[in-house]
Amino acid sequence: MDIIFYKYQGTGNDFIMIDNRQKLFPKNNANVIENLCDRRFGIGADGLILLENDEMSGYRMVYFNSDGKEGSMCGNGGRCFVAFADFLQIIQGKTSFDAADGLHEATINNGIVSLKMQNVNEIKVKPNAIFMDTGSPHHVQIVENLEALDVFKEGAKLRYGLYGEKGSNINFVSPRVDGSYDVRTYERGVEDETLSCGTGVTAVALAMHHLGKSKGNQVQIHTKGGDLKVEFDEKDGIYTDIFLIGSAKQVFKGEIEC
Ligand SMILES: N[C@@H](CCC[C@H](N)C(=O)O)C(=O)O
Repeated sequence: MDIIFYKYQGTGNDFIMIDNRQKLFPKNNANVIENLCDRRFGIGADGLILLENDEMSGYRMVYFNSDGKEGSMCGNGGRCFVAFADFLQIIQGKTSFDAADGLHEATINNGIVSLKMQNVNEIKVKPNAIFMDTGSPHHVQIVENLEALDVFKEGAKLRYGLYGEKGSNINFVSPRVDGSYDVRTYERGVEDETLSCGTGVTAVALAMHHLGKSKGNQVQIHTKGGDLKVEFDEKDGIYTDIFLIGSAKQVFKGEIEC
């Protein structure tokens, strides 16, 4: 049996995207997913996303990291999911869909997706870092020479050393003089640096605001794969109306022999 797949990227975070409304994809087989995500023996991607029907919300995003295991929320994947739904013409400019962390609203306009993230009620300030859950767990640490940092080595050390078996995604951030930030992320489940991480970028924006380093209600972030904007409201340390905004593109289409 052949299954049609599409490849999407959101600021360089890349995903195999499959319309699984007919439930034909073998999603319980982690080896299949891991092999499809392999960059030498498969299609190659940071993750695999299924678009499925959902009784309550209409559509559901089922997200797997490249290790083949179902992940928590993926912000860039969510933006690509909306672009895919737009391509399939099953949404008209705006939508809401279910994901691992609950319901998300989103709009798409000229390839730019604005994705509403879950509220963030708890931010833990540690001696050298901040930790929060933006749908996925994120450690945010300010560093001086971000460009020269060995993100793979330092990220893996913190991901396993500080956060135990379950782990966390690890973000390193450096401010620019114009008030924007450069971010590099070690992703749990990919177990490597990716070019961008949407829930990570969201965590960085909120962390910079929480620490008083960023004053306004929007933060510009530069990742290796492109730029993202995060907008939010904040009252008494609770962050609501959080939007992750940036481009999401279809890269190619193919067939998988299953
Ligand atoms: N690339 C994602 C992050 C996905 C979550 C993560 N890898 C995990 O399961 O911990 C994003 O754009 O948010």
